[in-house]
Amino acid sequence: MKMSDYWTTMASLVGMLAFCQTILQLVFPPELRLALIHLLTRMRHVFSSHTYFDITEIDGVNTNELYNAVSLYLSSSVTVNGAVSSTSNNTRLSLTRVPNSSSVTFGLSNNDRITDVFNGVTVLWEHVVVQRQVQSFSWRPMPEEKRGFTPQISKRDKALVLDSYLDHIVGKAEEIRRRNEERLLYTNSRGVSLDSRTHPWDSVRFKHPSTFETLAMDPERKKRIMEDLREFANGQGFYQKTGRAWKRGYLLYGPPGTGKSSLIAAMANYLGYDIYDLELTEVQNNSELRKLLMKTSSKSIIVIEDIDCSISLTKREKVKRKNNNNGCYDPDLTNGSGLMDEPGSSVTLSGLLNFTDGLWSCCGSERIFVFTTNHIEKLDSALLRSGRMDMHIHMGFCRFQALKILLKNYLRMEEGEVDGVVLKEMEECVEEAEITPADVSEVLIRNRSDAEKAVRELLCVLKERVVRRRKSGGVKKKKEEGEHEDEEAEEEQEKRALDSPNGNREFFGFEDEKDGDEDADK
Ligand SMILES: Nc1ncnc2c1ncn2[C@@H]1O[C@H](COP(=O)(O)OP(=O)(O)OP(=O)(O)O)[C@@H](O)[C@H]1O
Ligand SMILES: [Mg+2]
Repeated sequence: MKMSDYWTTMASLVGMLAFCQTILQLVFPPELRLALIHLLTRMRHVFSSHTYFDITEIDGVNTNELYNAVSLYLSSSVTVNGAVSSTSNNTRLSLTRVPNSSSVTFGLSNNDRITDVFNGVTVLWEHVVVQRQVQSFSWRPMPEEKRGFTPQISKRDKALVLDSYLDHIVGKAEEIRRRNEERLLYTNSRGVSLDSRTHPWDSVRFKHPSTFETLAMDPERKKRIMEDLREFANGQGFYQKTGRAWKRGYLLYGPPGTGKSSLIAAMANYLGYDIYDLELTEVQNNSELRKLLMKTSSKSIIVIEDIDCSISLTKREKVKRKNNNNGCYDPDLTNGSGLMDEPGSSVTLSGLLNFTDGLWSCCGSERIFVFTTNHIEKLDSALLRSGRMDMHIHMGFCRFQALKILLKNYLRMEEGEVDGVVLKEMEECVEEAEITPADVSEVLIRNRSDAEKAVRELLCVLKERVVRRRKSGGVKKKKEEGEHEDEEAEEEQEKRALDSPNGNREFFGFEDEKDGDEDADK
């Protein structure tokens, strides 16, 4: 007998056995049916060129985590319109939505099949559901049906399943679970007990609608931030190999209303991370800060907004200088990193950096720190020094690209739908108008029922601002000339500190060609 004939015969035999199995399910009483199905399944497996695994929903009396993971994983193979990544388009899908989940999950219906391809190997998954035999007694009520997944894989690829496919499934399922769960926003408040049993963070559901799509920002910069985040989230191996703590720091700076908080929300939504909004003024000292940070979970963004408003974190040099001038500078107040902690201050910069940067930074992994400020020039150079915050992102006034995104968001108007002349005028004056995306949004929201009017009004506002700025530019210039010399010297020094080559930040791609004050990425 030829080899091909042998396999054809085997395939027909396996097919026949499968057919008998189906008939049995319809005709015989449950107990007998189960025994026969069991026997036929065994025979089928012996003759088949495939190997089968049973992943049952309940393992003894415990829930089998692997079953849930497979269920979630397979649901990701199914697209929203019901098409399946496999060949079978008539696969029936079950739809579920679990508590605390923000999305619907697709799954395989009873006794349906789906194929999945992993590293070039095809795996056929069957969701097997049979009636459970009646049990006389059980400590735990069992479901009436016995459910399980049976992956079918070619015998020669068996090692693949055992080596890496199952790990891949568990990892993916974990990711899907996190994405489906609603984000949480944590915040700290004063006087909460920090003993080991209680949780010092209060949480609420986080449902901020901001996404990278809705964020008005230059698309290239947006893309680079998204890539950076993705690389970070997938970078466990890299961080391990290079001996770095798995964390990343972003400093967002720019005037109010330019989208710093919106960017943080977009980051959280993009990665599926929770947010810890750390209110530093509520933290009494460094040890309390340490305890709070130790109680944050991984896959989270720890945010300190308006970091310049916390007096002890800004401009140590000024204090140092003043102390020196008064002849009462105390060298003991400097810490190992060369920073000086203000006497009597509660949380100090060194305390904070110890956690973001020092030994404590490796407690917990996959964490992103985001600091925001409206006044980068007020920040202590220790915070800006290279190696501290990995990426400096300038959120500036609205530019033409960002303006177009806002028009699309608020008025549903694509570029081609706006009057060409008006759009050109907008392009010419938007930068000089120095308007924040928040102000643009305001005008558009006000007129959102009438898109034409909204665009016209926005153009008027832009033009008015340009005229006002030109006028006030002259007055301001005169006023500035009369300002005290000391202040100018101080500003100059601050600028030098930020730009010094051995210095405080390195520019990477994000620097703006026009005014040189865009983002810096380390
Ligand atoms: N870049 C942007 N893209 C989209 N919307 C924006 C952007 N910037 C501001 N907005 C709109 O303006 C509002 C205020 O923005 P947001 O709170 O993010 O600014 P901010 O920079 O954090 O301000 P602040 O410095 O006062 O905290 C947001 O609710 C959003 O609707
Ligand atoms: Mg903000």
